[in-house]
Amino acid sequence: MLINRLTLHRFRRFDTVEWHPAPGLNLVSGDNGAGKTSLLEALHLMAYGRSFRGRVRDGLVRAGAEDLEVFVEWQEQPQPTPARKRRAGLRHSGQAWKGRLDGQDVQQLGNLCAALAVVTFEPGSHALISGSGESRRRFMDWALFHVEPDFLTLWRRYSRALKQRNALLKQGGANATLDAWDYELGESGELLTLRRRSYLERLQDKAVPLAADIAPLLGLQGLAFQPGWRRHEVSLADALLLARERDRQYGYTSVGPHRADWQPEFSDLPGTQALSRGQAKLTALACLLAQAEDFADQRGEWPVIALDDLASELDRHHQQRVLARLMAGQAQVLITATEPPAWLESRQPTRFHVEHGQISPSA
Ligand SMILES: Nc1ncnc2c1ncn2[C@@H]1O[C@H](COP(=O)(O)OP(=O)(O)OP(=O)(O)O)[C@@H](O)[C@H]1O
Repeated sequence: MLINRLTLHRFRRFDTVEWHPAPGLNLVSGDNGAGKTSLLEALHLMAYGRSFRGRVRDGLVRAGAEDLEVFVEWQEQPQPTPARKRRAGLRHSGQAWKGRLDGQDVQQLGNLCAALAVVTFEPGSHALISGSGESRRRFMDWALFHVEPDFLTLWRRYSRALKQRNALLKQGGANATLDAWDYELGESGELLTLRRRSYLERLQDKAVPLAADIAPLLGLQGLAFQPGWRRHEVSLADALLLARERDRQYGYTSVGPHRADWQPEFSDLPGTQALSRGQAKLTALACLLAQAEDFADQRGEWPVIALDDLASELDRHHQQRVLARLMAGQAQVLITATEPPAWLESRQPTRFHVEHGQISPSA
């Protein structure tokens, strides 16, 4: 995917700003607080329906303004089919999000997010490894939403059944009614789990050599999938039945794919709790880049790769290895930096500078 235009209105410090990134490597420089991260944040918002820096009420809308708008135009280039132009718009006016895709209103923001694929690495990305399981589940599901067209339907089926079962547990519903939802949860949950497991196996085959390339001393050995119940012992339907009385007491479903997780494994470390912050970041980056490479294999085109403040996140050696890896692919890469490192010049990036609420090409 190739972003041709990003326009923001009343987003963070920007009143109106328009950016036309180039294919290949783009480098955005500017002083602290100039708005570099905000550009990547807006793109991430369009691609994920959420910011990586909090909610709307945390200041996405420009101070004094009523709403914000983000527009993106990009080109899909799936090989071997011809390229296709796409455009999306997102507006938040106080209460709710409104989205448009290719000139039509979208009913669910999920449809917008499924159209534009961006892989973002930013200062909070270590949470993928050291944070809660929710971000790791989202990570798996992001890939499946994008590469398997029927995954969204399956995911919605499971979520709906889970909601119904939780409501029944809270209301003290009859066993016969719970049986029906357990059946639905069991069936959709097993299917969901098969997809996640095979995705993680595929990802592991990419992430392990990729980590050895960009961070040889990390010793990443594998990605271990945890399905959310003792799958090697019982089916999901049986696990739900076994947990039913306890679930009634707590008022929620304690087993199933909504509790799934995965963990990276290392040759010389007992687990993720032993990782330094820098190592957690490198592991997250290896997983994210492996995800981008898998997307490229499956879809025949690369997602956009956005790296916020890479220079302050990684030491020079790791930055250089990451860049070498990225340049070997075909992705459009967007990097921000306060002081672009001198060695980056050899990669001949297209340069932009952010200042006074505007972005302009720079020499
Ligand atoms: N709701 C808002 N209204 C007005 N200005 C805002 C709002 N939210 C954030 N800002 C300002 O917008 C800018 C956002 O900066 P951003 O984090 O994108 O900058 P940056 O160039 O990445 O900075 P750094 O190099 O320090 O990370 C800051 O100057 C901040 O004070």
